[in-house]
Amino acid sequence: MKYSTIVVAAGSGSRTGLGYNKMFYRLPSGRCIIEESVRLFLRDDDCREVIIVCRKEEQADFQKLFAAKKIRYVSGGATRGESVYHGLCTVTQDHVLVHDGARPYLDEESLKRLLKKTAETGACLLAVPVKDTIKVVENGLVSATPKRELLWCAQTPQAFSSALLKQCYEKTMKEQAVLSDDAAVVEYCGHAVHVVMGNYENSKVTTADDLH
Ligand SMILES: Nc1ccn([C@@H]2O[C@H](COP(=O)(O)OP(=O)(O)OP(=O)(O)O)[C@@H](O)[C@H]2O)c(=O)n1
Ligand SMILES: C[C@](O)(CO)[C@H](O)COP(=O)(O)O
Repeated sequence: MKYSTIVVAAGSGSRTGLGYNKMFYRLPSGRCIIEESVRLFLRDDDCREVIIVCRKEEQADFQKLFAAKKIRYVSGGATRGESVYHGLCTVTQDHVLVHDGARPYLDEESLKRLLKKTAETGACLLAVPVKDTIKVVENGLVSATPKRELLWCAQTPQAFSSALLKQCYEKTMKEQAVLSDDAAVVEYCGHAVHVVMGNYENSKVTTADDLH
């Protein structure tokens, strides 16, 4: 299956406290977070294009990191969802993967499982089962303890038929629905989204703790 990948990198990384976009943070490998996050997509010939969605003023800094011809740059929006949509408006392939630039530790086996399921279903995401007991808390009081067996942590990449994801984004934007991932956009529109086992190491770099 040929596909496009959108890598969203237009945030500011404010919760890391770095004072600059965490995409440029250097990992022990000596490479920046964004370089690691796009690594598998650059290697996979079925990935026909990597669309890095970034802030206009940072585009030149991203360009300094990459020589690959299949990378294109698109300007980001005010929210993650807007940034994804900007990328979606430019995809050339029938299937699209959306990946957080802030997830540098995606592994090849998870990606292979995701691609297989995408070809079969047209809508799926990587996720891992929750390990802790989760409490719903309202005004400092526990209002529910959901069955842990039903709870999974959503990761990226999340993969879809490109036309389906674009159409769902257009509906949710029109209805001003606030949704935190791409799967939720498709779920909101009443479509089935399949879950593929991810890897606990594919976590998102969000706060200063995650940098270590
Ligand atoms: N307007 C935005 C906001 C976020 N993102 C991207 O979405 C991913 C997940 O977002 P998050 O981890 O929250 O990153 P930031 O928004 O950069 O972090 P913070 O909220 O701490 O500022 C990141 O790769 C980020 O660059 C984006 O492309 N456009
Ligand atoms: C898409 C995501 O990474 C799935 O876990 C997550 O929802 C992004 O959330 P953020 O608040 O934009 O970091």
